[in-house]
Amino acid sequence: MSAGPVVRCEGVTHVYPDTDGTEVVALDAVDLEVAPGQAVALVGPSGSGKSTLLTVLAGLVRPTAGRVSVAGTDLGGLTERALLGVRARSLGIVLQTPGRNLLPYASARRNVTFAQRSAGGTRAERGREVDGLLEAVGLLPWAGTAARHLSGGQQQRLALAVALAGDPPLLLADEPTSQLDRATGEVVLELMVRAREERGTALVVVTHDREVSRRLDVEHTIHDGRLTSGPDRG
Ligand SMILES: Nc1ncnc2c1ncn2[C@@H]1O[C@H](COP(=O)(O)OP(=O)(O)OP(=O)(O)O)[C@@H](O)[C@H]1O
Repeated sequence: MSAGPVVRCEGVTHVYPDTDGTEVVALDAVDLEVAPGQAVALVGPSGSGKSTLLTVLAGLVRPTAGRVSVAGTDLGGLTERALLGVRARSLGIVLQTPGRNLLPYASARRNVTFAQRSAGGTRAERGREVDGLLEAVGLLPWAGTAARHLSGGQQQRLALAVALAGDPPLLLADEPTSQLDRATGEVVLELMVRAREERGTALVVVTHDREVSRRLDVEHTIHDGRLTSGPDRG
């Protein structure tokens, strides 16, 4: 990984065409830098552009204008295949629709095993790491259950275990606690914060939850696609 920022956005603008011929400016000249290991909260009213920014960082949406680089790679101009490579190497992603990142017919354990990136350690050690992640998100009792048979909240937690199994330098999470009760939300938040402390994973977390935001280093607010930054608490 490069020694520079793990995320750099310069003048990122995204305009969605609307069905009636008008346009929606979802992101308006956004500049953002995230340092390795930094934990960033993205907050703002509904429809302000938070999810759009996250999907742009994930390389799932190509911005209309501006530059985005992730882990030192400029995403502009990359082929879909090259973007897949960046996602596989550098990103853990937990979207609002967690099912999108899961293999629906595979068990929870298989989903996490499949996402393990490092080939280090013995098979038994790797198995213990998978079970440790499943336990951390409270899913060990469901290890053998197919992902499609898990509830929305369970799928959200499995998506986090899958995202962290690859030991990515950057975790992107869209409302990761929204479908969870307070106690389970706390477990998920703890897991993200621990990944950051123990593995140096940078976090970019879209959240409405003040408790989540309070635990991260810096809060950026988006209003009508424009980003403003709060003080760094890190
Ligand atoms: N695929 C799309 N096509 C057209 N407009 C879109 C699309 N996705 C989002 N938008 C519009 O772009 C703007 C930003 O949406 P976005 O989902 O990024 O906001 P958000 O801050 O994540 O909202 P929420 O908190 O409700 O999830 C909104 O006006 C939304 O209606």
